[in-house]
Amino acid sequence: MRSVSAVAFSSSANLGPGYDILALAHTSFFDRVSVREGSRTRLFCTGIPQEIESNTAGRAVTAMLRALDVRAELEIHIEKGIPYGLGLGSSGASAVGAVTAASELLGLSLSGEEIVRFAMQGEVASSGAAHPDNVAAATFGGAVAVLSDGPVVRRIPVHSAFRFLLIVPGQQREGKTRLARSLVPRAIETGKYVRNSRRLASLILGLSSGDRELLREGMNDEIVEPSRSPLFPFYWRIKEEALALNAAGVCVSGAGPSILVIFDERTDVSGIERRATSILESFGMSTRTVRAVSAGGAAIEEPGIVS
Ligand SMILES: Nc1ncnc2c1ncn2[C@@H]1O[C@H](COP(=O)(O)OP(=O)(O)O)[C@@H](O)[C@H]1O
Ligand SMILES: N[C@@H](CCOP(=O)(O)O)C(=O)O
Repeated sequence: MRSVSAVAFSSSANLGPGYDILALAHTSFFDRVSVREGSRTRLFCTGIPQEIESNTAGRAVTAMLRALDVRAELEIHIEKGIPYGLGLGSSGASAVGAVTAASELLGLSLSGEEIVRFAMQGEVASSGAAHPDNVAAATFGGAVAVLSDGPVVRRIPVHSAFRFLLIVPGQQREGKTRLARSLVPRAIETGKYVRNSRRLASLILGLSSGDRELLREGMNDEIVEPSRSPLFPFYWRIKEEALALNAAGVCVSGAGPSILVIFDERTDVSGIERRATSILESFGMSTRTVRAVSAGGAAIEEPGIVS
């Protein structure tokens, strides 16, 4: 029986002011999802929900089958390489891997934007909202902007000077993205809107041109990150110290608690790793730090034959 596997990488959404718009796929971690036809649709995975509708991969694939009126029963095997509940786009990556593999298995030839359209439905299982940013990055690779609900997705070139450091605290909280989204203000002052929009422009220009001053200014957000501060009280201190050690930019990774640091050759990366570890220790948390580069989009692995 034919089995198709796809890999999809971790990602950091928002990048500061780009809530539900921007995300960046990185090589820190990846999921592998294998799909084959079976007698009924079911999931094989550990640590995450196995019910189809409660799992982002199951939900995304059933949304795809329903929308395209495809009658197929699929067995979906998820190998979780991306730790979940940490702001690393883990829920989105499984959904993208599953839709990518199912599309290949069934010969559907979905475009990247179609994969995003179905994979984002999976996010309802993890956070209650079909936010498109992580799944867009995991599908297309690199940095992306989601430009409309269609969805319309475009890649943002990332200058070769930049690398990424993920600071991952040992703090997993069930349902954290759902909770974090409930803290986002429903209305904002015009002044904040203008300042955040300017930063968004700075960020995109800085990321693509290699202008670290634009990037540094652009990775600040005075709307979403502050509203979520109680969930990651260590963030502001780590950000301040990382910038003092010449990080090119620092932001919360997705809905946190992980932190994304963008660095270049002027940055004292080892110093940042040491300081972050010691700050998190003072909050009673262990830390993992991972250095990464921009990742490619979801990809099919060589098709395998399984009995
Ligand atoms: N395929 C999946 N991969 C990861 N988490 C999943 C998956 N399906 C459902 N979940 C649930 O989603 C939640 C993690 O998603 P979320 O809080 O958005 O964090 P993140 O996507 O940053 O890892 C957990 O409650 C987890 O059980
Ligand atoms: N834009 C979303 C991104 C959530 O990312 P995750 O990796 O934390 O699931 C948000 O900020 O809610």
